[in-house]
Amino acid sequence: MTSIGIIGFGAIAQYVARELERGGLRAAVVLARPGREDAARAAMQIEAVTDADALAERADLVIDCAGHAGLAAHGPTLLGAGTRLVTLSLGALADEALVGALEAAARRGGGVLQLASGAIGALDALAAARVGGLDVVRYTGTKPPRGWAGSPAEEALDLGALTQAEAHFTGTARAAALAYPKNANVAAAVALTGRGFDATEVRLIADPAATQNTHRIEAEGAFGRLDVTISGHALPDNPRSSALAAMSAVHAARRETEWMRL
Ligand SMILES: NC(=O)C1=CN([C@@H]2O[C@H](COP(=O)(O)OP(=O)(O)OC[C@H]3O[C@@H](n4cnc5c(N)ncnc54)[C@H](OP(=O)(O)O)[C@@H]3O)[C@@H](O)[C@H]2O)C=CC1
Ligand SMILES: O=C([O-])CC(=O)C(=O)O
Repeated sequence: MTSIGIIGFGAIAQYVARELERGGLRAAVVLARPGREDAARAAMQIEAVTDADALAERADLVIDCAGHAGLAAHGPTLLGAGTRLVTLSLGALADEALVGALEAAARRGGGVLQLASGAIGALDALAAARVGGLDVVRYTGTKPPRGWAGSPAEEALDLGALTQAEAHFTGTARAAALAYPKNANVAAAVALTGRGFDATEVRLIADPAATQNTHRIEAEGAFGRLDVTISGHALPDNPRSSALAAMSAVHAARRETEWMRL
């Protein structure tokens, strides 16, 4: 039986642990930052460790729910130990040095980095369209102002006083992913699937009338035109994160354990 570990114990990690259990799988161990073991144990009701070597000893499938810092800190050790690692921290891959370290560790140790689709969909169509050539890929992310708390949107806009939708970022997916580690992983997913970090156009919008997190991909190329929008509910425990992102991590983990995969 696959032994599962989780990095982080926040809103997504707790959802993932609950849903795995409902589906007959169980996370056995959580990796927390040093000093946070008791909080992690209390939140997840499982064994807590604070270093990736200990996690790799106990788990052969790990789900990273700890954001960019979690993947950067623990990804190379886990991949170097041969672990299958599912991550939601796709924006961290805008850092080429980190990609180099992850790739070297995976090739050395035999680990595999599985990118969860996160809060967006239609990546299969975008990946197929890439084969024929893509001319334009644009991603627009819109959230209520509270969904941008703790991000550079707070410097660009007075989030509490907005009366209409306002863009607080326009630029490449690389710049978005690096500046918004908690909010632009979808931009990174679109970039990695389609035209890459530097050719993917991104707009991030705070909308006081929005009640959901909306993710739109527009793409044009030899295949034709794609325009997909997902309006996702936020997780109750974190308005920044969409429930679909947590669901996608569960799906990716379950997929790793099944004999027939979609
Ligand atoms: N791909 C996608 O579509 C999406 C991706 N995400 C990514 O998922 C991340 C988690 O989201 P969410 O659960 O809502 O966030 P939370 O803030 O609720 O939880 C983050 C958790 O990660 C832990 N953590 C942070 N750094 C480390 C580290 N170095 N080692 C171990 N644990 C660490 C935190 O612990 P502590 O409390 O001790 O800091 C906390 O338990 C987001 O930051 C974002 O990057 C989110 C939404 C969508
Ligand atoms: O959960 C979401 O809506 C998207 C998100 O935060 C991200 O792209 O990092």
